[in-house]
Amino acid sequence: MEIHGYVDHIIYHNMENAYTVMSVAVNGEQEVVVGTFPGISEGENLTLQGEYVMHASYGEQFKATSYEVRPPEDAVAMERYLGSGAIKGVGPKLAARIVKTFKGDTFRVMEEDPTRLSKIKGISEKMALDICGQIIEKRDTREAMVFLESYGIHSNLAMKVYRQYGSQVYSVIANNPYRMAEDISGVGFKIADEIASKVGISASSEYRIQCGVLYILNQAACSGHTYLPKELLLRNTAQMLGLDPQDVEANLMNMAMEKKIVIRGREDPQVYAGAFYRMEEMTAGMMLALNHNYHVEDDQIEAAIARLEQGERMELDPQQKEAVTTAIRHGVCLMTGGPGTGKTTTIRAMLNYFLDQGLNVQLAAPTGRAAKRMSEATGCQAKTIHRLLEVSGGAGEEGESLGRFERDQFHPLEAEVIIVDEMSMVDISLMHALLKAVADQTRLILVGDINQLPSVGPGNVLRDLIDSGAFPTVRLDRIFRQSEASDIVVNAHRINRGQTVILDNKSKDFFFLEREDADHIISVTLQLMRDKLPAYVGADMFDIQVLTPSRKGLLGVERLNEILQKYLNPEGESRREYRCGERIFREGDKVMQIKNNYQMEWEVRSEYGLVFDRGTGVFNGDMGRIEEIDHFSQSLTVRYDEDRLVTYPFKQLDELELAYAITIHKSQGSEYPAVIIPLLDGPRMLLNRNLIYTAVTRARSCVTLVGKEQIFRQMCDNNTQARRFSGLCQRITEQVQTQEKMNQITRENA
Ligand SMILES: Nc1ncnc2c1ncn2[C@@H]1O[C@H](COP(=O)(O)OP(=O)(O)OP(=O)(O)O)[C@@H](O)[C@H]1O
Repeated sequence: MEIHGYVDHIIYHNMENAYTVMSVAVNGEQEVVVGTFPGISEGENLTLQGEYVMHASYGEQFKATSYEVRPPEDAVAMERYLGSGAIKGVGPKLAARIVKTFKGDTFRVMEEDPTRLSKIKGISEKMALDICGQIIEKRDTREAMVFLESYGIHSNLAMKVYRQYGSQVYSVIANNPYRMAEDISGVGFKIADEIASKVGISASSEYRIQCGVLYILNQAACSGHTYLPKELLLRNTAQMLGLDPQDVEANLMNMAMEKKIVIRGREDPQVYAGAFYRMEEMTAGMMLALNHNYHVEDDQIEAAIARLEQGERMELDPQQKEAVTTAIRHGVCLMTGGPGTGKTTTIRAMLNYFLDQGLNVQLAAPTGRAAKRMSEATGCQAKTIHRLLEVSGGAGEEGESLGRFERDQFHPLEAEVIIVDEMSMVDISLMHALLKAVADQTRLILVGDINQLPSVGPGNVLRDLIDSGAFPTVRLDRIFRQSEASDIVVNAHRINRGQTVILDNKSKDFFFLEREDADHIISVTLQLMRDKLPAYVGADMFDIQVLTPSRKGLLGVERLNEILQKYLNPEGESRREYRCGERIFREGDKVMQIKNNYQMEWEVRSEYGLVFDRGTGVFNGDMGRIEEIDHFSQSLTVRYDEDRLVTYPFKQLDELELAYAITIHKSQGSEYPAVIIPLLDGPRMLLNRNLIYTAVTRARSCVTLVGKEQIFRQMCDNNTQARRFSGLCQRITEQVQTQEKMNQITRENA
């Protein structure tokens, strides 16, 4: 059916997909209309096709399937549209004067006759031209938006596309929509390809193939690879495009010539997206350049270690001494070890040595939580790597999705020693950015556990650095914390070594509760969170963390969070809430920021509400609780660690997620007083030793596994780690060999 009316007010508008809920005046009655309305403004005059439906919570509403916008016809609608803020410089009063003067002819005059418009009191000629320009621009934009919408490109993205190409948008879509995938973040191969097929571009067009190759490389990067073996790349691309691998291969040379990709090696060629290759090359070069030797006498080191041991009131183990010595004598020192093997103690010893020497030492870790732990353990301030590099927002170079850093080769860090913990989480982009800011002669000490999951981002930096054999490396493998009878540590090492973990529940900190199905697992989880664990570990219910292998499924993050929210932070009169599409955010909810946002402002207030610290930057993985939801200002405030308050406009809530449960991947680098790990079924590739090891080692005081023992056993036995295609180790080896050849030539010529 068809109805006519004008938009009285917009109740909800999703900027990403243009889904809108609005109140429309139809024959003097207010009707709730829902549907997809890109760039809609209040006061607009609509003809809507669709049907009335009954919504369980909101009652009757008109669900629009299509619509047409016409200039507002009646005076009220015109006034409302012009005064809604849609036209800059025109407020409600001016809108009323304009409509009163031109009546039904208002829009024609505004588009075609700025001179007449300027006759109105309060409108200069310049302003009249500006208003006229805006009306035309709005019309053109809307036409472009409707055009893009017809190809499935929605509101925000459509705006980006239109801003990039302006009136060229029609020819880009018609001739090479794949250009958009290169020019505009947010348009990927899939969108471009769908459009291309609608406009009838040939399936074997070179644009399509090249875009497909970059897409597959990009997908590979999302799975952690910096390159793909050529055969695999050809196979995957050909399969996706429905073409022959030879058709794809024919394009690779051109792409390499245009520097879009880099192909390395003859026998089993590696194909990189250009940016990742350059990052690996430079990382290898910069690491090797830092790898100096420093001459310090043995007795000097021994004396220093004796002093450190006195300070720590313990004797350092031979491996720990070796680590300290290595850090003193070399520009680069790598140290790896599992939980409780004395990494932090050794970091402290190194730190104290360098501080005693009067050197400027900086401590850093990849996440806020890891940095906080490092600060607590050392008594010295540790920063996130982003903060250390003084992230300033804006776009990074070479496709780095890191933001821009103030610290780089032109403005390096002033530190003489930099110690980075939790290195397993650092990906190639961050490592590259860090190294650029490390001055020559600065010592770099990198610490981590190579048995943790590798970084979420591409690369396998810590492992590659160690595997290259080019840098002094110390492995700590004596477990100290065992003496404190921590089964978490003992079992983590057993898991790592492939030994059987005893699940007899005689432990004080490692429990297993057998449950066969998802609903029982969830009800036990709830009981543990609400009744048992908080008192047992002396923590707040909201600090107990559920760590689950996957996002989807019966025990995936999404379902778990929905259920845990319902029971742990239920609906209530005292708690305001905001519905955002399918999701509900409620005051008191535990939430997590899911992307790096360098511009987001935070502030810390005193108990009287005075702001005494402020800054910018909220990072992927930061966790907090919703403090306040304010419907009037359409925003929600989250209290993060260190009492940082961050206010999110409702339209920015795609950066937040409920965090009662998070994936094990997301938990890297964090520690919680107690963790609950639900284990049911899942794909074999995902359920491996690495994953369960990482989950177990996140707990400080208590681990509870809930689910099928068989799955736990399978995970411990499954040592097949998904292979990461990362070439850093090879790049280092190549550069070492080249250097050796050069040295040999120099020697021969001398
Ligand atoms: N040489 C040593 N002699 C005796 N105890 C030690 C020694 N080194 C470390 N410890 C003790 O072992 C425990 C674990 O050490 P530490 O916190 O340094 O390990 P870690 O590898 O950083 O552990 P995690 O990764 O779990 O934080 C601490 O209680 C620490 O005091």
